[in-house]
Amino acid sequence: MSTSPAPGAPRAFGPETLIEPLCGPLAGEARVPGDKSISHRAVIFAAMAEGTSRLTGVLDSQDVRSSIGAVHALGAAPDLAVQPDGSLAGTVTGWGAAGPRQPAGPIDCGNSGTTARLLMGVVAPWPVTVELTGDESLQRRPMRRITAPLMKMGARFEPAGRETLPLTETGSAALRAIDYDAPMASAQLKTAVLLAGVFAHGTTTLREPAPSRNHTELMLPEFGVPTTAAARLASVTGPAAMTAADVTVPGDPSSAAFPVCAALMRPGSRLTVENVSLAPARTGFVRTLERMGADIAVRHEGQEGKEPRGAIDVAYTPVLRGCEVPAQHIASLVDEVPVLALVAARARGVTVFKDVSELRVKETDRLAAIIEGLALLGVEAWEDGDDLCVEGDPALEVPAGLVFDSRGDHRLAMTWALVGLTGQVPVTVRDFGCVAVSYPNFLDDMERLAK
Ligand SMILES: O=C(O)C1=C[C@@H](OP(=O)(O)O)[C@@H](O)[C@H](O)C1
Ligand SMILES: C=C(OP(=O)(O)O)C(=O)O
Repeated sequence: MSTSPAPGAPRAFGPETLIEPLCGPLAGEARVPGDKSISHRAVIFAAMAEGTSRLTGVLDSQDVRSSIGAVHALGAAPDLAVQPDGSLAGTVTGWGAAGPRQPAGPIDCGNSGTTARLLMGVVAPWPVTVELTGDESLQRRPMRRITAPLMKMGARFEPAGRETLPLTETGSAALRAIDYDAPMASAQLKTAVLLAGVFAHGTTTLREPAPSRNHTELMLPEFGVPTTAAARLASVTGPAAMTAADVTVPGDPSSAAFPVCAALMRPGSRLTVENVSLAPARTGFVRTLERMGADIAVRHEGQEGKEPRGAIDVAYTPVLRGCEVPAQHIASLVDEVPVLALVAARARGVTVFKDVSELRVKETDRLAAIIEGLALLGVEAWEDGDDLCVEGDPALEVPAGLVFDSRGDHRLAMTWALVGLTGQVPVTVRDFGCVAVSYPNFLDDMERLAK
């Protein structure tokens, strides 16, 4: 693989990191790194395609490097280099009609659920046997949601009955198309089934209980695969040929949520986050903050491929009010629930996130972790069935000397860091280095925005 070795030399962090208050309010223009979901798809779709794709703005993070390493092991030729702005750009030459090669050993997906689950769909239509594994966190995450539909299509997984990684998948050149009702709104599940469906015989259709992110439906046609997409339905007809495409990745709204929420909480702040994906299936956090009374607005500025792109303007808002986030909207903000819960902790009244059961099976049990972290702050938060309730306190004072445990989860590490960055006293975050999974330069970027 010709991918430049180290991500733009991000800061190294020890077991405990002291996060000091920012030296002033957040102001000016911010840029966040490339979207993680779109980066994974760009790399993986390019690897599946015939010919050489050109990719720019790709996120350079541990998770995306897991996808790059995986497609290389499967026979694609990625040639991506770190750019002056810290992104990855270059080419990926795919295996195309020849299919992936038999890898020499197990493929380690690291901490990345998206890598592992999308790869299962990639491998399914080809006569190869691939062992997929990951770090301790990924080995705890449920995989049956992916293996069940792929087995219906004709792929095999061993050991039989095992629901977690490591798993060995054997694909089938005679994959069957399926019509599938997904039990949960998951773009990883939807994408795995659609990617298998590209090479299955017939029309593969997936229905979901609520709309999940639709980057796959938007990007597959760019790679020459006609895709039907509606609010809760997507389908592809195979076998289809995938051909190389050029992809420019816009900024990641899930990373943007951190400076946005920091600006809301830090008095005097006024900030614009430029060039982020404004896909409606990703910007549920903006709509939720609007409903809480936040001074926030989005500006649409065009498209990157089929992805809507633009800016988010936000200013410090002294009084926020709690709200109810309906279950149907959770998929559109699923990775932002931790940081939204922190904002809710300062709002007047109770905020209820309906049916957030999916949070229990992310990098850690984020539901339990949010409640544990808010309790340190003296904020009452509790589970009510699968709902998360947070009783806000607009007069919240952060006690000195708090130590938050990230549990090795990048979204939690950044959420608890905001307590220190936007407050009056430092906080300690354990295992802060896991931010490298999605946003390696998070702390430097936040410090740069403080004026
Ligand atoms: O498809 C994707 O790129 C992702 C989908 C979501 O997971 P689920 O599909 O499990 O909801 C999200 O939490 C994850 O960060 C990325
Ligand atoms: C859940 C996440 O990613 P993944 O499922 O790819 O590990 C995330 O980035 O918050």
